[in-house]
Amino acid sequence: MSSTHVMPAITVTEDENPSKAKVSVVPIASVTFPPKFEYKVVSKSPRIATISNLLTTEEMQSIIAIAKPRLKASRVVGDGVNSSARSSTSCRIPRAHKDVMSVLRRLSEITGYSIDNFETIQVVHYDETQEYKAHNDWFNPNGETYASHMKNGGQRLITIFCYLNDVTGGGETCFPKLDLKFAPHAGHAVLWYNRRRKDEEGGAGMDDRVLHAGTRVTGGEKWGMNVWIRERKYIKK
Ligand SMILES: O=C(O)CCC(=O)C(=O)O
Ligand SMILES: [Fe+2]
Repeated sequence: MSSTHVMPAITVTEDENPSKAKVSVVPIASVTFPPKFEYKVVSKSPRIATISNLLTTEEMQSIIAIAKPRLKASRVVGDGVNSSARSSTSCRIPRAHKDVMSVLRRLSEITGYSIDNFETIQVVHYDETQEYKAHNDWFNPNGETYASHMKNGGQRLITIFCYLNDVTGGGETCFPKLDLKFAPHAGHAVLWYNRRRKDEEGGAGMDDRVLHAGTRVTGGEKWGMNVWIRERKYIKK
């Protein structure tokens, strides 16, 4: 069940999204937000926010149901970003399903980026004791796959990590360089920018400060979903 919700006005700057330069994003009527949806800025530089009640229970159930049968087969599919440091399993899911699309449309409203710039959604699953060690989501310019990522969509500008269930123990998303930790709660998400704006300390560039980890799950299982927003249109392969 969704209802319309007043969104915070977000102004996207020219250096990060030329197509939306200096346009305040006004929500369109057809995009609805769950009751008690809330966007809260946690840090201005690096830009980090929490989003409460981004997903409905129905959407989370659908997304998990879509991902479950795909998890095993896609275990070996790496994204080129420190995949060896991950003991969890993951898979990509099609966006066509209405319960995936409704979440993506909200995120497009929130960030001002077209869904065309969204990478194929990745669902991750951790069993008890599994974790994802500290890493950056952005593509390393010295990495083997860098050129191909740049050809298709460019850098991962924004990460939105969504929690799809309540975890009994552990499984926080931790930012060791910032001394920040977010506990997983069903329906909530953490959003951060992977690239500094030119007016931030250090100047424009990929941001080392948003190094993060999915800490060890100590009780129950953890389901999550990565939404990565690219610089340019991402062509699904
Ligand atoms: O599990 C988490 O809390 C974070 C996962 C993550 O950083 C990733 O999948 O890239
Ligand atoms: Fe990550």
